[in-house]
Amino acid sequence: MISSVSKSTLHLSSAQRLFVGKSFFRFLGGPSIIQEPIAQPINLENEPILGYLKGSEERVGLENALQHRQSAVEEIPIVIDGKEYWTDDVHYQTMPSNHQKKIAKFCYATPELLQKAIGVSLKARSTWEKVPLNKKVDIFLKAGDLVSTKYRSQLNASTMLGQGKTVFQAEIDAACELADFLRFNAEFAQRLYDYQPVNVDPSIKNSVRHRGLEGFIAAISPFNFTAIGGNLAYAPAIMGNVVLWKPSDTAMLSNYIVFRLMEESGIPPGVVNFLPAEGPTFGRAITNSTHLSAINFTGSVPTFHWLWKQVGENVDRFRNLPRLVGECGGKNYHLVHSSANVEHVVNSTLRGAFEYSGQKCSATSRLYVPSSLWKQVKEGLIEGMKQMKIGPVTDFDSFTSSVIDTRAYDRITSYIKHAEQSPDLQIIAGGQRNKSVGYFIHPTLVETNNPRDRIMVEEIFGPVLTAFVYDDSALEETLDLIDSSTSFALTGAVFAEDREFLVQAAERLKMSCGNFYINDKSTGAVVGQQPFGGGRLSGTNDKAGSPHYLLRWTSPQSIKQYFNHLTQFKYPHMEK
Ligand SMILES: NC(=O)c1ccc[n+]([C@@H]2O[C@H](COP(=O)([O-])OP(=O)(O)OC[C@H]3O[C@@H](n4cnc5c(N)ncnc54)[C@H](O)[C@@H]3O)[C@@H](O)[C@H]2O)c1
Ligand SMILES: N[C@@H](CCC=O)C(=O)O
Repeated sequence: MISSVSKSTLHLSSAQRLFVGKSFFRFLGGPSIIQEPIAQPINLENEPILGYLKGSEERVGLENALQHRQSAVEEIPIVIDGKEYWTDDVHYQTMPSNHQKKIAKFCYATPELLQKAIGVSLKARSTWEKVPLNKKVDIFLKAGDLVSTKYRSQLNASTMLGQGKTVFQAEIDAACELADFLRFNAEFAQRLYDYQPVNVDPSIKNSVRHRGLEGFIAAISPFNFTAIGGNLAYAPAIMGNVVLWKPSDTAMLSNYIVFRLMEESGIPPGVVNFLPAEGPTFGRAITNSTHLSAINFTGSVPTFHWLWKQVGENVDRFRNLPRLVGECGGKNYHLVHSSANVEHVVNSTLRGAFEYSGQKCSATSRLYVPSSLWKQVKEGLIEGMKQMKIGPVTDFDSFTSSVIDTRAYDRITSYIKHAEQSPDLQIIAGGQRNKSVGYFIHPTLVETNNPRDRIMVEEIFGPVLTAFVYDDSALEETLDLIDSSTSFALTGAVFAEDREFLVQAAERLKMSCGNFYINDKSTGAVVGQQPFGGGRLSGTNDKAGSPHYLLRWTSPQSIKQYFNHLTQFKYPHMEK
């Protein structure tokens, strides 16, 4: 204490010293009124990826869960304030690899139920906001452990069957990334308090506390990552917010398991409400409410633009200006330099473009190869694609499976048809598709001589990779092309052994993506290691998986506590 007084005295300005010297203050001192949270040490490690080798404990557990989930249709209610509701607007989640097979039954919330959820969440807010951070941290750490133990097989099985992920893809998402989000967010929330404002004088105690936003947050999640659903709904909750969570119809079962698991971990009723709903009905309900404090969205650009416009139209009615956080699509690239290791390029590109059938926002979709390497790269890709098994997710040898639904199937095949018909495009491998049983589209490699064809510009969100072969001497133009030919800026990768080129590319491609990879594929960001998000049309780049993300869910309050009494109002230079 003494040392802090003398230290701060050293920093007094001359005016402040004058005040102190002439005793205009009567020093009172005293403890701080605002209690700072008590941080607990968290041993932060990413959840290990399990191997699922034949006969392993995790494989047996997962096989049982897969069997169980295929033999029953889970009935999923709307949950508001811990109470279950059903409506007549009934829907089913089916398996993308066998679309006649139902795995879950759910119903859409009506506008009245959505109103009820808003009212309930606002009531829950007043108590949840007061729960000390260390209690919230306990809940999140318990949840992380439930994900990695008791519910691991259930989460993986529901993500595999419902969202069409192979075992490895389900494991890195529904088990590892979800557990990581929960545990890392607990630590990040504590670390926000590491920053406290300076105290220049013992008569003043300055501090900042993190309050939840006033009102409710709407979390709207996509189908393709179970972990993203969990993060969109629960990252705001750890900061003291209440949430209306609208899951995607095609990720219903896995998202419901997340919701129930969070309840079991100790999230009180009403803090997060589980609201399957028709998109625009939900969108209108939240944007018509005075109490909307933020939208936490991940999904396509058109949906985010629609929500943004709705907020704009209603801007006069909000009590607080809603924060709009949206992570959207990508048109991600691999740029290969003539010095690159070809085998590494080929294997990285096969994974980046075709794992999970290209249904990652980060999927490699544009490939730029110098003419000197094209023959080798092309042959490597074709050979790899021949070896890829495309089948049901229950076959552990499948490299990838079907795409999510008929809408996705039609959109993706429209690009393949375009490639079949355009004189500028040539299908080098793949292109086969069939939706009679499941929505199967084979990984497809296209070559183009027009780097600005729409296949190189628009998000396809499917297993279609287009390559443009550039002249080795046209490196400068190629760098410009990559940066300027699409409106997206999510992820991108450069492959080279030439360090000088890498330095040049890192500078020239600085704004072309939010996640930049050097000699690694464009997919596979890990929580806490590569905070995720992009710019331009790809989103608001709030970097999920980092402490920055949590700043979007707090309304910080600055507090100045003054320990003295003024004994007069005049300034020192005034004589009387
Ligand atoms: N940048 C990222 O971090 C990231 C991560 C995952 C997915 N994505 C993107 O998500 C997209 C794929 O996901 P999707 O097909 O589920 O996206 P989508 O936009 O179709 O749907 C996203 C969510 O919005 C809901 N929705 C649709 N219309 C709505 C409306 N009018 N009002 C409110 N909600 C509405 C949907 O029901 C769903 O829950 C791709 O574009 C992909 O790139 C981005
Ligand atoms: N974070 C994931 C992508 C999420 C979008 O779908 C990755 O980096 O591959």
